Amino acid sequence: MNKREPTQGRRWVVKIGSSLLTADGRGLDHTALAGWAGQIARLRAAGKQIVLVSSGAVAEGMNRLGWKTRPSALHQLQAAAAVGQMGLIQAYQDEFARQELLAAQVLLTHDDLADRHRYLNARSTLRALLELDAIPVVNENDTVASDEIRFGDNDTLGALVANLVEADLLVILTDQSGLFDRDPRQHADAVLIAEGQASDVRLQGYAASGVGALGRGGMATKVAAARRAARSGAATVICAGREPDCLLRLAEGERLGTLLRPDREPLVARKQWIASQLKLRGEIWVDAGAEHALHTSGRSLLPVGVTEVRGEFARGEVVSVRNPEGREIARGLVNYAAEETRRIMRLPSESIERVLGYVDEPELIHRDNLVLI
Ligand SMILES: Nc1ncnc2c1ncn2[C@@H]1O[C@H](COP(=O)(O)OP(=O)(O)O)[C@@H](O)[C@H]1O
Ligand SMILES: N[C@@H](CCC(=O)OP(=O)(O)O)C(=O)O
Repeated sequence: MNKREPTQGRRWVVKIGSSLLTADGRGLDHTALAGWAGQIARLRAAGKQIVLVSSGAVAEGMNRLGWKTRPSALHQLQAAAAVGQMGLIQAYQDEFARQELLAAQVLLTHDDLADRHRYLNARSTLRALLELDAIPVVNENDTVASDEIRFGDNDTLGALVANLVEADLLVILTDQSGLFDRDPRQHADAVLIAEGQASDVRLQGYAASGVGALGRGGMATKVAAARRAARSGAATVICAGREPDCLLRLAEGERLGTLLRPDREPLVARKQWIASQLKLRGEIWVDAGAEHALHTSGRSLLPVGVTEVRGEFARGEVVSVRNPEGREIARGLVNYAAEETRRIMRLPSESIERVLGYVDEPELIHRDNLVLI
C-alpha cells in the first residue's frame, strides 16, 4: 500500500459521470449508486467532508421518457433533464437516508459562478451544508442553462466546485481505470498514466476529445478539470467508479487510477474566481513590451501597452489579455469599459484625464486583479 498525501486531505469533491451512473444508457444504476452512497457515508463517519457532483439527469430523463438516442435540440435536452433530475435526486435522497445522512440538491449555472456576489453566496451555502453534515449533490441547472451560460460538462463543474469549497481532492469517477496515453476504447495496448502534474501540457494530447454517447466531457475535460482544480491547490484522481470500494481504498492510501498533482502555488480566492470564468466579454491585445512587463516583472497592465480592444465590457468585468500573436497570457478585472479603453489605449496614464475627463485608476488592470495564464 502506498501513502499519497492528497487523498489524506479532509475535503473531497467526488464527481460521478453519466457513462458510469447510467450503466451505458440503461437508466440509473441503483445498485452502483447505493454502493457510492455507502462509501461516502463511511468516509463521512471517518471525518471527511464530501461534496458530490453528479451527472445523469439527461440520461435518466431519456430513460423515463423512453428515448433511445440523446436529442440534439436544447429544449428537448432540457425537458429530459427536468424529468431525470427528479429521479436522480430521489435516488440519492433514498440512499443517503438509508445511511442516516441528509442529501441537499444544489443546481448551478455558469452565470451563478460568473457573478461575484452569487459566487460568494454559493460558496457560503456549500460550506454551511458541509458544516451541517449534509451531502450536497450538485448538478448543472440544465433546465435553464442556455448555451451562453453552460458549463458544458460536469468535469468543469466539479473543478469549479473544488475551487469554491477549497477541496483537498477532486475525485473523478468514470468508466475507465484512469487516463491512458490513448483512448483505451480504440487502442487495446493503451497504457495507464499513474501520476502526473496537473499543468503538464502532454496530458491534453493523451486525452482524445471523443465523448461517450451520454456524457459531454470525455477525457479532455477531465484533464482540464485537474488543471482548474489545481488553482486552489486540489489534487485530482481520475479512476474507475466500478472498482469495488474505490473511494474507501483511495482514502486508505491505495494507488488507483491517475493522480494529477497541483504543481503551482494556489491562487488567492479572488484570483481563482477571475481565472475560473469560462466565458469572457472581451479581449485586450497588448504589445511585446506589455507582455514582458506582465510576465517577467509582475507589473500591472497600463493603457500605453494596449494595441487593440475586442468585444464590449463594462468596468469591473473580467477580460482576456492577449499577446501580439493572439495567445491568451492573462485575464483580469478591467478598470475601464471597452469604449473608454479604446480611447485611452496606446496613451500614457497621465493622458487619461485629458481624454476621458476623469481618471479612475492609472492602470487598466491592476496586478492584484490580474492572473497570468
Ligand atoms: N486517453 C484516454 N484515457 C481514457 N479514456 C479516454 C481517453 N481518451 C478518450 N477517452 C474516453 O473518455 C471516456 C470517458 O468520458 P465520458 O464518456 O465523458 O465519461 P463521464 O460520463 O464519466 O464523464 C472513456 O470511456 C474513453 O472512451
Ligand atoms: N448535467 C448533465 C450532465 C452533463 C454531462 O454529461 O457531464 P459528464 O458526465 O461529465 O459527461 C446531466 O445531469 O445529464
